[in-house]
Amino acid sequence: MNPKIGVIMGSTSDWDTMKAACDVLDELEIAYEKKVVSAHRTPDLMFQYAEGARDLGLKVIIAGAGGAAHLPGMVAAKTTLPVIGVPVQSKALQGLDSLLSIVQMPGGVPVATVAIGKAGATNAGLLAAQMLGAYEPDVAERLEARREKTKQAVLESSDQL
Ligand SMILES: Nc1c(C(=O)O)ncn1[C@@H]1O[C@H](COP(=O)(O)O)[C@@H](O)[C@H]1O
Repeated sequence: MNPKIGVIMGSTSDWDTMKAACDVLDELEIAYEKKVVSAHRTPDLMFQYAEGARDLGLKVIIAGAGGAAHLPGMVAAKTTLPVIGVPVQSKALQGLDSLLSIVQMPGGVPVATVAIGKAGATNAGLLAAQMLGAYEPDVAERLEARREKTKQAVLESSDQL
């Protein structure tokens, strides 16, 4: 199956976080590809990736980075595909640096920014799936089923309180 979602990250050290996005895509049976691409360390590859993403058949890009997290914004600058930014928790500033670097985009070049860390990465996977689900009914159905499971788990936990 051709990948529909591109999951990219600035370093392999981001994988522990970004795996949460991939886990959701696996669960929802959505084809994706994952790669390390860095605006700072591999700028030419980053341009090439962003410019070629649509022709590859990708519909959404999830980009995670930590610290001076320029990757999501720079990718968004080079494609009109939706880009979801995941702020990876940094050691020095606990991810506040990553969050602000990703969320404070100038007008005209949006990045849909999720929360810091693994919970944010999980939501990034879900948001990407919901974007696909807007026009792919089978994906929408799997998302509905997941929501139902979450609801049941909350109701059960309440009963056990
Ligand atoms: N923020 C960026 C970018 C980028 O934005 O292009 N490239 C790498 N990095 C980040 O540097 C951190 C430390 O990376 P290393 O662990 O490889 O030193 C990672 O969180 C990565 O996302």
